[in-house]
Amino acid sequence: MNAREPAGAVAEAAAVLDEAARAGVPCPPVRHLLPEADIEAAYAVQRLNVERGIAAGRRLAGRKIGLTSPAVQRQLGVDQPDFGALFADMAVPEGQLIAPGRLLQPKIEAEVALVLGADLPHQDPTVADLLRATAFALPALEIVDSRIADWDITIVDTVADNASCGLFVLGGTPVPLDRVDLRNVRMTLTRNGETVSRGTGADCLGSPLTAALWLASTLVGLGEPLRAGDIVLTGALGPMAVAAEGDEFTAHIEGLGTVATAFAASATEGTRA
Ligand SMILES: C=C/C=C(\O)C(=O)O
Repeated sequence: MNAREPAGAVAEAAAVLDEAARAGVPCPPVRHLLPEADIEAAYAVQRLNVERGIAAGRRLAGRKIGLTSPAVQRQLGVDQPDFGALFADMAVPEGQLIAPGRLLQPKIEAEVALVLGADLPHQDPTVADLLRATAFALPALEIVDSRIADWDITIVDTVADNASCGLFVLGGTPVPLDRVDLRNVRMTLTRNGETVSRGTGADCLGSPLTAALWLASTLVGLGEPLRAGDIVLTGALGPMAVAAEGDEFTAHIEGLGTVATAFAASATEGTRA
């Protein structure tokens, strides 16, 4: 454990991550700045940078859940989910290229997004509460990114680093939850036409609904419940795939449809012809 008082260590870790994001230069792991394996301290770091974003005028649009798939948990050597904040400026519309310099070390995951039509203030929300509160589901791509060099992360690093969230892309056709069995959906993700990831709804903590319930209940415990209008990225359905300049990705999730994105081959971001 670090000799500094925890509040100082939290502020220092938050400043290091914020500077890495601003400068576009990855930083060393922040776990060495925090008490060992202290996930609460890591969430305190995340909160400081979320508050910094809100103070700078960014709009909170929802939350992401991470580390839900056994494949991703194995990739990162962890055994529990986590969450991070989604800001509106992290949403990339379909058809808009992602400029190369916008992210540091992007990887991509296919997920189910839920968009809430009502608040979820219950301490122990049930599936019925969640189904009633969800306006619709969408297929989604989360482009994860790490401000920490070479993705050298533990759970403490990724939690502190806003659950390694980068950008996200939502499909454009909303599907009500009485039309799709989220536990049994099958997902395929292609990169430049080749399959790079597969999974099912059950691979996301048993079901994307189970993951969303974990988040809803965790946030109620923190006094920041999910609200009507929030987007919830429920977590990867399969392993994440590395993304590079010029790559095009399409995810198909049975019952939800398709969502696609592409990384520009040059330093220009724009709309595809
Ligand atoms: C490091 C990020 C992991 C996720 O976003 C995920 O598992 O969904």
